[in-house]
Amino acid sequence: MTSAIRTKICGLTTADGVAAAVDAGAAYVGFVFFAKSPRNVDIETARNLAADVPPGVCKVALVVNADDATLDAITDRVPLDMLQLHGSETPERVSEIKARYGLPVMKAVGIRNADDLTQIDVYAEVADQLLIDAKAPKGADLPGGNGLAFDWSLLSGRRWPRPWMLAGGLTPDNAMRAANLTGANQLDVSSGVETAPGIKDADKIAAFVAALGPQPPKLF
Ligand SMILES: O=C(O)c1ccccc1N[C@@H]1O[C@H](COP(=O)(O)O)[C@@H](O)[C@H]1O
Repeated sequence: MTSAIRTKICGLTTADGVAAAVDAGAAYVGFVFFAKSPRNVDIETARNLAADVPPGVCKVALVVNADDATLDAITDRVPLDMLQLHGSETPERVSEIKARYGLPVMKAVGIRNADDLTQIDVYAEVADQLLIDAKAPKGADLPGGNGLAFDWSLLSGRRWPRPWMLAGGLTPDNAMRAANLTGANQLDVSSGVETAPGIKDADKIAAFVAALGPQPPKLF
């Protein structure tokens, strides 16, 4: 039985959403900087939201194939604890971003079938943390945040030399089963705690975190 599972509530866009995540006991809060996303926030909004996050909760900026100018603008204005790279960033680009910004980097790896698992090993060489998510359907607008799960049994019994988080289609109802099946001790959720794309629900956030038991101390 998995216990002591950290949660990340991603795609927060309002002060109420941030408060709900913090009050529930989330270990991470995520802000999405991706124009096509219904959860996209501009830099000033993210700066204000981040200011409300107490110490001890990790503030994550999610970006998709962002260039240096974009990352410079975000990191200059928003107080952050981690960068989440959710595009097709190469291992070299991950290393470059780590060196340039001095922040821990979490790289998302999309999984559809067993062949995709090799990418986890590749990125474990360079990223501080991994986010193992469902691979988006071909032609999807968003590379994540689609509410889709993958076959969790693919991860069963696997271990990697880096901390990692499970994501993709998680909800208050399936979170504990997903953790038990995969061995994940960190879970990331976005659409599973919403009433509509981009609209977070405080009760669903509380239910998601509560489903996993007390939150352990933060890692980053
Ligand atoms: O949430 C988004 O809009 C998003 C946009 C672009 C890349 C990633 C995005 N979200 C991430 O995807 C995972 C899974 O989302 P879901 O729970 O299945 O909706 C989420 O945890 C975010 O980190």
